[in-house]
Parts: sequence; C-alpha cells; structure tokens
Amino acid sequence: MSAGKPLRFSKMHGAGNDFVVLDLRGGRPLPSPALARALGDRHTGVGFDQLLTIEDPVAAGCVARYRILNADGSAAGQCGNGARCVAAWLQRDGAAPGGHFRLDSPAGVIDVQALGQGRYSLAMGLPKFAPAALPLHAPAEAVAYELPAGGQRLRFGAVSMGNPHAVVEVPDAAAADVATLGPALQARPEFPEGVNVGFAQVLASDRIALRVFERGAGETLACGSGACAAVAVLVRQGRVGRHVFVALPGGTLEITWPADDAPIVMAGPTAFVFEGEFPLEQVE
Ligand SMILES: N[C@@H](CCC[C@H](N)C(=O)O)C(=O)O
Repeated sequence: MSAGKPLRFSKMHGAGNDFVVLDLRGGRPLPSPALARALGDRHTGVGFDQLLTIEDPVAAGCVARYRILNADGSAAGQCGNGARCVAAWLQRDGAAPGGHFRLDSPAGVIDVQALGQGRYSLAMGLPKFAPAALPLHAPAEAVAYELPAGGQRLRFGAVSMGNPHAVVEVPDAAAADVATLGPALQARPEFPEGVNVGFAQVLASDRIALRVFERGAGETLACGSGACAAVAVLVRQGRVGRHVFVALPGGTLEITWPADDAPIVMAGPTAFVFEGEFPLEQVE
C-alpha cells in the first residue's frame, strides 16, 4: 500500500456481521496486520468484524480469490457471511456474470448461487470432525468433548468448516454468558490456534438460536461458518434435522446439510452500506 493515495473500500454486512472489502486484483499488496487493525478500529478507523480482500484467482474456474483478516489483524481460513458479501461485490462489479459462479477461498473452492434480492446460497464444503482438522488436542474424535472453562465444565462439539468451531448447546441462547465462556474456551491450550465458540439453543428440529464469540473479533451479530458448524454438530448429536433456520442476533441463515458426504449449504442476505476512502498516512 503506497502512502499518499487513499485506500478505496466498500463497507458491507451479511446479517449484521460487518466487513470492509478491498479490491486487490491486479497484484495489489495485502494490507499489513497494522493497517487492518487501524481500518478496523470503530472509533478512529472504519470498523469491521472482518477485512475481506478480493484478489486474482489461483484455483481454476473461479472468478476471484478472497482472503480474510479478523479485526485484530489475525488471518482466518473461512468466513461464510464474508463469502456471500464477496459474491455480491463481484456481481455488482460485473466480474461474476450469471447466477452461478465459483470463488477461490482459503478453505477451497466455493460454489455460489445468486438467489436474487441480495441473497446468495454457497456450498461451504464438508464439515471436518477430526480433532486434528481444527486443531483440537483430544485423545480421540468424539461427538462431544468436555473442558473446564469459566469456572464450569463445558460440554461442546467441535468441527472445522475451514476454520475451527466449538459448539455448546445451551437452554437459552439469549441468557448464555457468551462474554465469559466464549473467551475462556477460546483460550484453552487444547485449541492451539484458538476457536470460534457458538452457543446454540435448539428451538425445534428445524430451528435454532445461535450466538457466536468469534476468534479475533469477539461476539458478532452473525457468523456464517458458525451457523454451518452448529448445524453439523447438532445433526451429528441427533439434536436437529438436516435443514435448519439459524436465528442469530443480526438475522437468520438457512443451513442445509443434505448428507454426511455432501457439502453444507448456507443461504443468507448481503448488504452494501457505503463506499469510502481511508487515508493511509494514518498508518504509515
Ligand atoms: N464471521 C465469519 C467467521 C470469521 C473468521 C473467524 N473469526 C475465525 O477467526 O475463524 C463467518 O461468517 O463465518
């Protein structure tokens, strides 16, 4: 990034999970973690949960590649709400004509289907339950694990959606002590790369309420990969069916996992908020 020339960005959100989107196609350099943190500051910068960079694709057959930085400057392997926003951004840009296209993500190729009115459906890949996939230090794969966190023993399921998730079933998501238990489980040494912690309340076999304490961003209004992870874990525990509406504080996502050997499909909204320019002198 060169000083003197302001950085153009788009501000977007997907179900309240908010993003700054940068167009780095043509080989423009990635922002440093320091620049990401400066942009992400909600008082002195623009503010976001995740920074999304749109780049030239590496994988064949994709219209673009995206990468993800959390608000604290750390890199992430997947972002479901962000992937929908990248899809919407590319369609508006004209780079993804037609309703069906592919994105090159850090976790692999994602199939996108535009549903109209800013909604997109994405095939988010297979959930990976092997502890090494997160990674989680556990003696063996299990449908549920238990660890001490926040002064209690927390029972959770664990899965990778390209990024690591722990899912705790709670009787009342609104009353869950997300601010205490989220960081406590996230910081356990058994998760050497940290973990996104979801608190899921089963409302019916096709409906759950979910709050997610994200790695690198704290509690967000929605987490797309977290919604996929919650459904994957709860299906495996026999708690829900394979088509589930996930109500998050910022909106509802529709998650379908047709079969164990099929990718999880996530459908949900996107929104453009504003376009802007950030003066790089603030950072460099
Ligand atoms: N909000 C995202 C997930 C973003 C990455 C996550 N915080 C991590 O570090 O793995 C989503 O919608 O999936």
